[in-house]
Amino acid sequence: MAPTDPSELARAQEACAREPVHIPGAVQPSGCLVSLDQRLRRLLQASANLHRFFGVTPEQALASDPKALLGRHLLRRISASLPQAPLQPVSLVAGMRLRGRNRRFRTTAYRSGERVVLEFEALSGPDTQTLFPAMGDWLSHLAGARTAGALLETLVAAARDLTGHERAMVYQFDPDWHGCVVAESRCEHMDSYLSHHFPASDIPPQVRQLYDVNPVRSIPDAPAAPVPLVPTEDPLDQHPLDLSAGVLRAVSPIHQAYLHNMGVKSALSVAIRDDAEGLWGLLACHGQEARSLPPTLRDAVLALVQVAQSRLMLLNAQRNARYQRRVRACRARLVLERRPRATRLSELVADHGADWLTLFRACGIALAYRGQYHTFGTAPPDRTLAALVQGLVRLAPRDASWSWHSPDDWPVAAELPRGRCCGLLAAPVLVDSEQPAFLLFFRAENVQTRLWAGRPEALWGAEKVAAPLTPRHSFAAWREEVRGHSAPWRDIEREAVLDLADEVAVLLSRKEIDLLNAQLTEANRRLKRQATTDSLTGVWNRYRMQEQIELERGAHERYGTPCSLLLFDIDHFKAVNDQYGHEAGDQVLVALARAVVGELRATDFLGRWGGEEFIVLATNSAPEEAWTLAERLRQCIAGLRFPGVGPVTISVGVASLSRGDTVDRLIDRADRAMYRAKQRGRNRVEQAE
Ligand SMILES: Nc1nc2c(ncn2[C@@H]2O[C@H](COP(=O)(O)OP(=O)(O)OP(=O)(O)O)[C@@H](O)[C@H]2O)c(=O)[nH]1
Repeated sequence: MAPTDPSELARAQEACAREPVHIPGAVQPSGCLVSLDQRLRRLLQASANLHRFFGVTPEQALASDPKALLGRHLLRRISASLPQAPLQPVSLVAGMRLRGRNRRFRTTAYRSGERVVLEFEALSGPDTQTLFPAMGDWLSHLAGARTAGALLETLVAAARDLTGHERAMVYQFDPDWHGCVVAESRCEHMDSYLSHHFPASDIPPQVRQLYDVNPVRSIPDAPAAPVPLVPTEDPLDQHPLDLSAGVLRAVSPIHQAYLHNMGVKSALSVAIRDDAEGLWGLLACHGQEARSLPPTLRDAVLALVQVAQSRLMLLNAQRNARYQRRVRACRARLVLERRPRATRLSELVADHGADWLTLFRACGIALAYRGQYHTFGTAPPDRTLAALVQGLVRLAPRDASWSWHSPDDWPVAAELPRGRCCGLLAAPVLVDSEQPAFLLFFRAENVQTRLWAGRPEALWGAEKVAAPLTPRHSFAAWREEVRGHSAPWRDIEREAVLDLADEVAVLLSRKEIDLLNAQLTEANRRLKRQATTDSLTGVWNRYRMQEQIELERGAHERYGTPCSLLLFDIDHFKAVNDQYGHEAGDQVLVALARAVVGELRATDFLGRWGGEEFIVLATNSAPEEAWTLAERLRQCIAGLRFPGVGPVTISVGVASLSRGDTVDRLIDRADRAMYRAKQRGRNRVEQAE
């Protein structure tokens, strides 16, 4: 029975993840191994197959001086070139004379704990005269690949060509460490794994970590029995020997069974790395027969992968640069096309929504600002958006974007309409710390049919969990419908949304500032009007009138422009107030001012000088013209009937500017003329002397 109980399955997976693959206590038979103390003075362990390579048994070797087995010269070279850091291998070619024959070995040396480990592989293999030209061709093909797809196709073809394996494939890891086969080259008679997914448990974490230490894993003969170390444990400290950095590490039983179930007898895997992200994927070559893989060939495949991975990163960087250009263009359009004063958020989202949807491969947008939700495309209803924003305020960082590609990952998303808005990318719009705003992008559900290379739940085949290290048997394709996920958000999209949100924040701030400015301008206008206008009659106040008289005096001084001033006062106004009340008196003042304004030219100005006293500033008016105007005004007022009060008269004093005049002197002359008019019976005009 396969373990269908999730907890059993988890236990089994955990046990597999703990398998100590780095300390197998054995090597593959394709080479031999010895371990020495740090000073290379004593041999401590040797692989049981030592005799096949060096013509001495492990027991004989361990009982003798290392110099006798390895030679003084090699030991000196190892001592000189070995890095101090642990698990950093160095490769040397060692020539030795054994049983009267010259033998050449690839020696891989590294420090492992307190020990120095030396691994030996016989140097034979491809004629470099054929290998190098083939390599040259493949390298130039790789360097010329224009797309990631073409590059990986070339890599698998090159790997198969050089190694002779029946299948070469590249798997790319997804964020959950499941591997998806993205490129494959195979013999016709082999089933294709292209687009198949291999569950993450096929390459457990401790195996993935080994690729950080050593990017190449070569298994020339998977079914071959491992060769134990003699003695099994270190004789001095009883520690198992960590073989992570070497090339001969024995294949773990679970991996042997796995390869067997897959019909693979020889394998070569090379890590494909991303500078920023670490392990990106693997190149995996599989052979149906055991196949010796000479070190030179292994090096050649590693070189191909290294060139391919650099090219892959370059192509990715170019793709990212193209995306960033699109983001910049989008931001520029936002800035250029938006006249800040006309910015309404609903318009903003409507105008740019289509652009943004394409940029983020999204189905909907919402701009959440001050409790309002401006949406475009397929976005959730306001109620859901409000809950979402509340959750974001509590949980999301204020200086980074926030995303998920499945609502199951986040409880706040529980209300999201599945299917339609499955993925969310949210960025804070930093305008107002009191009222958080967000720019939200939604992605629709991406229903995928995944082809698994074997059903992932049945990882452990037909075995009981009591034997959890047994690998799965099934590599037959199994279809899984993956629901409840959107396409994942790329890192560059997560960054781009922050840039866009910044631009929106600038626009919103500008809008806020414009609003404040408009309010400020209006307030200023009101203040200015209050500062220059008489609040009762609406005509100029004394301050404004004084200012204007001063201006006219200046013009008169400079150009000799004539200017006259009419100062008038309502006759017996006290009696009006007393008889009809102050309120009625006010209405007389208002009506009188309106009547006077109606009689004036556009170049004449009326101002209230104080109480029931007014001034008319008659610009461009010589004394006679001013007199005429004054008389007309007097008659006009005298002819009026003020509601509830009846007729009212005014007494007017007229004075004209003369050279060297001051404002005070001019007004004083007008005042005295008006006083004379009062004295001479009121309701009359007097000209100043
Ligand atoms: N209703 C009202 N009355 C005002 C206002 N400003 C001044 N007055 C009144 O105007 C009157 C002016 O009175 P007086 O200076 O004695 O002069 P008068 O009664 O007009 O007499 P003559 O100027 O000599 O013709 C006072 O009763 C003031 O209270 C105002 O804004 N509204």
